[in-house]
Amino acid sequence: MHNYIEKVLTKLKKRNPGEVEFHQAVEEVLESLEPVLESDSSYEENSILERIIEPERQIIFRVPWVNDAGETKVNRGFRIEFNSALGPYKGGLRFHPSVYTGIVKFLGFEQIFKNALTGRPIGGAKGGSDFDPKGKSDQEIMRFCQSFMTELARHIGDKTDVPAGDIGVGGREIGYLFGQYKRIKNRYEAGVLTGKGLSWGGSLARTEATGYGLVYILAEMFKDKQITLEGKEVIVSGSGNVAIYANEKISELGAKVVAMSDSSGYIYDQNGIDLDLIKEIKEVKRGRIKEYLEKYPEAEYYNQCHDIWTVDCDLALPCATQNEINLEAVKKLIENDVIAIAEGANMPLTPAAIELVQANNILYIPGKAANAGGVATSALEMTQNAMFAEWSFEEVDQKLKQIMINIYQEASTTAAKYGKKGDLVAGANIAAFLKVANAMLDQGVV
Ligand SMILES: NC(=O)C1=CN([C@@H]2O[C@H](COP(=O)(O)OP(=O)(O)OC[C@H]3O[C@@H](n4cnc5c(N)ncnc54)[C@H](OP(=O)(O)O)[C@@H]3O)[C@@H](O)[C@H]2O)C=CC1
Ligand SMILES: O=C(O)CCC(=O)C(=O)O
Repeated sequence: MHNYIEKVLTKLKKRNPGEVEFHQAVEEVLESLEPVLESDSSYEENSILERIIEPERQIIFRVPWVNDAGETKVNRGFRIEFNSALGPYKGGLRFHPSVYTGIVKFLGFEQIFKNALTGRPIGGAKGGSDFDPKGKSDQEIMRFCQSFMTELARHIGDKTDVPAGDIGVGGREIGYLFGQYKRIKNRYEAGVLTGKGLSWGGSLARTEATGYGLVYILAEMFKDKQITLEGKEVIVSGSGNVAIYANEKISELGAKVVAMSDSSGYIYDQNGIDLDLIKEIKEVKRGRIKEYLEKYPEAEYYNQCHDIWTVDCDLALPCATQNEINLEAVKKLIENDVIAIAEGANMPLTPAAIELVQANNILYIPGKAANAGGVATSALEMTQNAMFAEWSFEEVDQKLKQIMINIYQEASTTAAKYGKKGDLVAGANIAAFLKVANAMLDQGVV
């Protein structure tokens, strides 16, 4: 490993003890930058790595709220404004009990590079809370969101920092957050959040964008490799926003999704998953995936969500959470002759899993590239808000598709240029790093 990278990684672990997901995300990016650092010493001379791994601002705050039983609860809120070299901070909010600094920092760090790949002028950030939305009433969710925004409002703005959804934060939560922001600021600032409702500044196709974008980039890679999607059997983990719309688009293109999951378990339906039923269970009833069997008793349910990767498939689309595919899971996928893995989730493969995937020449698209369609469409939503415009579904979808094609091509050509032909991890990391690092050099020591 390049000395400079080694030095920075050692310091990172010392300065951020225990933040293992953050270490993992940084290590993956820095390791692929070796050819860049060797060919241009200005990044080391200007301490770009030290600066890029240090968030510009970290905000941690108390979120008190009252539950339906009248009890006062306290959660912790986070917003990590990581890098604004390319534009205002941009990235989602995650509400999940596992959220702590290490998770928010890994997500914020990834977001810098993903956002750069979209070609849109957006910096990187992430936020959230250890609040668990599961089992909470609408009133409890509203009170929590209002309390969260009461503090967050002072830190965000349409030209400063623009949050959106992630795990546990969808249209309902963005609505409550937006309502409270407007009330505090007495200002209708549509571009302060993305993922809004269509009648109050949202963009058509934002709901679908991450899942559709994942399939668009996969289709572009398949076109390049002359492989057809038609007839392929697919596993999509998760059954939230990304998973549902990845399933929708890949099914539309002729593939068959045979397994999906939630955090309690997974279902297998050899006839292909009935997506309308999944939408009803997850988007309307906010229920559990095993309810699928009430209508399809011949389908199978297993109560270990991570075992979904033992199902025989051609394509694996992890769309749930970080590190959901470990070495054992990848071995199973390889045994079952998987052709390609594309990451809808952020960092769903462990480093050992990635290594084995690459060693076996499995086609692999890392999350920074593969799931960038969501934030890219958020940037399109910001553009529409700034222009007081409303584009049609087809217009937004067309732009999304083109952005995903561009990302694939940029990652592939950059990989080849730096002697890593076919390695989209290196290609995506290097292409994104060059944009951010060069902007940082232009802007001086800030
Ligand atoms: N929404 C977006 O636009 C984008 C999202 N992403 C990433 O995609 C992934 C999914 O996000 P999204 O679909 O928005 O989130 P949702 O909250 O809509 O759905 C998350 C899904 O993943 C499952 N899940 C969550 N945590 C775990 C866990 N620890 N183990 C197993 N399953 C789990 C959930 O199951 P359950 O219901 O049981 O909790 C649910 O089915 C995340 O990694 C997110 O960061 C990336 C880019 C953009
Ligand atoms: O739409 C956005 O701003 C952020 C989406 C997101 O959180 C992500 O890309 O991981």
